[in-house]
Amino acid sequence: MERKVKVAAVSYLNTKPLLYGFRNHPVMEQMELSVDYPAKIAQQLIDGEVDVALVPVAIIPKLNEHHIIADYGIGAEGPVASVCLYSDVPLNEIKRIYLDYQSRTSVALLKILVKEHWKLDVELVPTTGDYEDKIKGTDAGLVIGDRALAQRKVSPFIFDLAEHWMRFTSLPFLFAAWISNKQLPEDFIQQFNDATSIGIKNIPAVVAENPYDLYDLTTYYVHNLSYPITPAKRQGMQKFLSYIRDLGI
Ligand SMILES: C=C(O[C@@H]1C=C(C(=O)O)C=C[C@H]1O)C(=O)O
Repeated sequence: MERKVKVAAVSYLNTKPLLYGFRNHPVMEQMELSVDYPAKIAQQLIDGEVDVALVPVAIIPKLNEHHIIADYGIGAEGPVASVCLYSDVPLNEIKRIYLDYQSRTSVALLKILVKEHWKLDVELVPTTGDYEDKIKGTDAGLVIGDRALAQRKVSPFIFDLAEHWMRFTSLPFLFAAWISNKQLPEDFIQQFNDATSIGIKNIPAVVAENPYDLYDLTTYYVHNLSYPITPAKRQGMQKFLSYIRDLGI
């Protein structure tokens, strides 16, 4: 490509390992990088404002063309810790659930679990800005990312969506992947994949440069999140996308 490839990434702690290797990497000469929350960068990729983004996989059906260009994304093979339903009361006492405006995948995942797995009769309420202070009594909230790690200190009941997806389907889950909305040159893709893999192989270095008090980041990066896009995660993603289709989400 003549111009630089526009790349957008998630601005949360979960993405630090995927971005670590871009600093000083030769691929940076061919691209420019911006960060924002997942729903925002999803819209940028749909609107063609960027060429590649670490987007929620739930928006794949909204893209005319999509290519997963890297072997790493944001996934989990058990509890993910940062995508949870937070509540003051047990699951069957919840009356209303506030949905995170920053999310696309987790909102769809919550809808699937509510309907097919937990079989709850609840009101689902979209949000547009801060809503965490509304999580009280029988009003629960889905929260993702760094705000979800903080909410772990607040809410007595925490239902981890990746853990419940695994109980429901016996498959791991893929939240987000590096997806392009057009064909990109093979040499760019190879260099990009190399850059995004470096932090995954150097987690102690990533942790060292991101001091954080509310949750142990080594646990988060090593035991909660799972970055390689394995065949089982692709299978989980296909199952997830088929629920989205069948339920009309
Ligand atoms: C594990 C997470 O995965 C994410 C959840 C996303 C979503 O719900 O759309 C998108 C990207 C990831 O940031 C998280 O945000 O905590």
